[in-house]
Amino acid sequence: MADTATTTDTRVPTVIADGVHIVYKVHGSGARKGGATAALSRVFSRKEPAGVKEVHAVKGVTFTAYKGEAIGLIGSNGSGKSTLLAAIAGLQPVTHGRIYSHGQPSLLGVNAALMNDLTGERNVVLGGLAMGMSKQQIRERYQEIVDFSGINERNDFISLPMRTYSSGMGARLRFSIAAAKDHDVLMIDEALATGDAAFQRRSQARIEELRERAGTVFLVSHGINTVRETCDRAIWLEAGVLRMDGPSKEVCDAYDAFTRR
Ligand SMILES: Nc1ncnc2c1ncn2[C@@H]1O[C@H](COP(=O)(O)OP(=O)(O)OP(=O)(O)O)[C@@H](O)[C@H]1O
Repeated sequence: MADTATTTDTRVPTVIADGVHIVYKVHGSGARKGGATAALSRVFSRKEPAGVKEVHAVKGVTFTAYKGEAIGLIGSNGSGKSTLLAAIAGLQPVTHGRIYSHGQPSLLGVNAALMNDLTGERNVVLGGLAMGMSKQQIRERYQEIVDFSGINERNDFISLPMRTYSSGMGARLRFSIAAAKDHDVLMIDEALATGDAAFQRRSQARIEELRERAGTVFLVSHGINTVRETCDRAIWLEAGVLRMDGPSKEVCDAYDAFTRR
């Protein structure tokens, strides 16, 4: 077991992943012949359509996350980090195993699915409502969200449609909206990597507050330094398998050594 709990543990678990496997089925992956004759012969032979491939993205992952923890998820491209977060948020079915969670986990970037044709202003309201905030709460926090995002630092961008924003600006606004609410479990996928240095500092401070006030923060990042600075614990996935789970410094050092090989 990759669990850090001890028998005398008084910490409150927020997310438990128990032997989680996630398999994607990819249809039309191109392995079959596309001709009409081939299709007919498949009908007559009653064979399963060829070209359905399986991608085993997460392989038997087990861990317990506790209230007050900020956990960094690290690993090479395609190692299953985003898939695991989507499953914790309930957006991706688990093929085997189970995930238990306390409260409603929010996945930043999907839950705050904003509309490109609407202004930043309208999106702040939309995102707030989508997270369950009341209109009154949104009104109270509106200025704070806009200021935090820094969207209006150079121009009145908040009154322009989001499609006019750079990807970094969009990510900053999404983070700011999500961070305006206290979450039981907040999952952030790469949002910090896109902001500039000043925004990253503000985000780190905000994550710290969220962690103190609410439950657990998960952060997926390729920036090992972001994980070192923001998280106290790190989980390293490699090819879908949990390689290491522990204090972020130790796990990041091991991952660093692995990537330098
Ligand atoms: N919708 C999908 N359908 C099929 N396979 C998928 C799908 N999404 C992801 N995968 C596959 O699942 C595996 C894990 O992908 P995932 O995006 O979870 O990894 P990741 O660690 O978040 O990657 P990255 O660091 O590049 O963002 C990869 O092999 C990927 O190709």
